[in-house]
Amino acid sequence: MGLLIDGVWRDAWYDTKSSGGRFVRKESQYRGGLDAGFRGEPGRYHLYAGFACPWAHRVLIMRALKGLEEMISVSMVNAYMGENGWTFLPGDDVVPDSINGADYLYQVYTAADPTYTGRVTIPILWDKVEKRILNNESSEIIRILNSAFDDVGALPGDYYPAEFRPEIDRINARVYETLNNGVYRSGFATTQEAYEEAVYPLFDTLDWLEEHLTGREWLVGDRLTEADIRLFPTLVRFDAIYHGHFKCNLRRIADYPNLSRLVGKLASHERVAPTINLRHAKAHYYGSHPSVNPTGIVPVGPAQPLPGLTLQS
Ligand SMILES: N[C@@H](CCC(=O)N[C@@H](CS)C(=O)NCC(=O)O)C(=O)O
Repeated sequence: MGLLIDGVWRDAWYDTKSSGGRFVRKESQYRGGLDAGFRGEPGRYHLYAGFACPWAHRVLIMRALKGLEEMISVSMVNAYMGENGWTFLPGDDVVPDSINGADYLYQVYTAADPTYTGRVTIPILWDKVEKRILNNESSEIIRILNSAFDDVGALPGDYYPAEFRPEIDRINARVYETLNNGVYRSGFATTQEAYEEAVYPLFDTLDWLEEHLTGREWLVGDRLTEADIRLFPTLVRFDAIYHGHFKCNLRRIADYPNLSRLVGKLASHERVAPTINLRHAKAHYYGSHPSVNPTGIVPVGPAQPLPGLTLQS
């Protein structure tokens, strides 16, 4: 794990010293493709993703729901993220980089900008024509996929419908801060205070969502929206990974009937199911964070998977 400085890779763990033990996520730097006039072109864009990453997962889900697999090609990183960061070295579930021929993800960033300074993250939406990164912020990539390919054959379905935007935005804001990012703020904290600052609000949000889902099928309106798509990757990893590895252990998702039901609905959705690979995700988290899990041992549980999942999911 590391970052690029003026285009040169440096192996370094997150700095939490300067923030009182708190993990502070950096802003993504490439933010194109959101302007109203932007139109997707089949075959022009390539997605760099991986099964472990919850941010990449939401993009894989949107790509699948919109039926964009043929229009947007994909590369999938190796589960192990070590001193070279994400790689395409041979391993389970790896799909090599057919576009830039990179062995290491940082080479994709330097192909776009030889002097790039910053974190080297997935997901990335790469523009094959201009040979640059269009966008590397998952919350924006899913918006692009939701509508920009509608005129060129994407499956119908608007997961960010105008009438529900205020409600979706409201739920997304809390879910992002306390849950999607909250699991990282809990797990990467290096002081007790920073950990507790993250973990209690995280469970307040799970309690709130459980209550919110009483008598409802989906988070917003009566249909699947972006709010569910952004919540799901965190929920589906929770009991197998965040509960143990990131010390989010007040309760499990299995203890929340409504949240479990939501996981089950999406996990058994025919387009979503192939985007889930918990075996791969467990290998990544437990194996790639030596300061959190120095032995790299991957725990075998949970014995009882969430609805819609199998132990091999
Ligand atoms: N804000 C970004 C975050 C992406 C992100 O942090 N991805 C992780 C994988 S789960 C990563 O690549 N981390 C490598 C690093 O931080 O160096 C997004 O939502 O797309």
